[in-house]
Amino acid sequence: MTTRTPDASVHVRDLRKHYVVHEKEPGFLGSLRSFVNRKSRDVEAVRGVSFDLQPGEVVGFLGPNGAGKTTTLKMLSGLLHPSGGEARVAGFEPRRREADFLRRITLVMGQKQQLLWDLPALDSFLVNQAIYEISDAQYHATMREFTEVLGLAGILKKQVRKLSLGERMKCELAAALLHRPQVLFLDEPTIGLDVNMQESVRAFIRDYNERYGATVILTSHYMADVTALARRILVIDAGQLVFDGDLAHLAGRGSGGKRVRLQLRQSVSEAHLARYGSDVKVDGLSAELTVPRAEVSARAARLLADLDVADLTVEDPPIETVMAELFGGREAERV
Ligand SMILES: Nc1ncnc2c1ncn2[C@@H]1O[C@H](COP(=O)(O)OP(=O)(O)OP(=O)(O)O)[C@@H](O)[C@H]1O
Repeated sequence: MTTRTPDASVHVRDLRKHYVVHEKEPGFLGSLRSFVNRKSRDVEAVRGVSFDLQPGEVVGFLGPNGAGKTTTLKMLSGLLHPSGGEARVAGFEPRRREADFLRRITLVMGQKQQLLWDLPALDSFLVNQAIYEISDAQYHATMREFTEVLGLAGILKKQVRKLSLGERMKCELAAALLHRPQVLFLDEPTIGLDVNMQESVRAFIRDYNERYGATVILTSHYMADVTALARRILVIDAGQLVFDGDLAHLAGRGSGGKRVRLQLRQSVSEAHLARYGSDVKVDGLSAELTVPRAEVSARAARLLADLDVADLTVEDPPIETVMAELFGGREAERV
């Protein structure tokens, strides 16, 4: 049963963050020079971002390297003070880091760990139980649920440093969600995990969202995470929001056309199919090619007339391709 929370909303208005970066020339002389003549420059990491999330929404937060995703999530969880603008998360101002706010949110960073390295994960869970003042009844109920959904049995009593990356990440997630937060900031929660582990982390996030009606902002460079979990996508580039809308709409934004898949009755060479479109791939009697968006019907009609086609389907290009187009190819595989 889903427990809807009264306010798991997120409101962001014109949020900004600039960092002052001190520059130092290399070497000993460089250190001395920068000691007497310190040079610095401003990095505008987030430049006026605004959006609203309804309670229970799961949103994919995408953008190339250095776009400002982590900086935004850190501001929303109160780890960084904004240079300008406003944020309200679950009814609180994040920068104040009030105890009631911290009880309602969590920030999971796939690259960082909160579990105590030399102790079993169970010990870290007990520390979190004390920090968040979780009652014994809720602790045991949540542990039962997480153990089942994440398959934690058998790994909770092992020293964290002896766990595999995937096992550790499952424990990290369990520790971060033990207090049943209502707003989840998940920054690359599946990074480095194999496909099966990614799938079980995804299933866990989906289950948690459905069970508790939690709001989730997710960054990932595995598009499968985003397409499996989020319907709404925010795209940030160079600190500014460049897209806020439906995943399906984003998929349709690519200028590169649609992907036509063919099931043939007679084999055809790639060279021959190249007359009908670009980026042709042939594998036995299966083939696919990209055709210009405006000419899909005409090209499909020609393919059906000219070739012995058993089946023809038209799809939007993979989201990775759209991202590569949106960002001009730079860091496309990371988004
Ligand atoms: N502590 C810091 N001091 C100075 N500059 C920083 C700091 N943290 C981030 N930046 C800069 O701010 C910009 C945004 O960085 P941020 O980490 O938010 O991007 P990101 O979208 O999360 O990137 P990635 O996908 O690589 O994690 C980058 O130019 C980065 O170099």
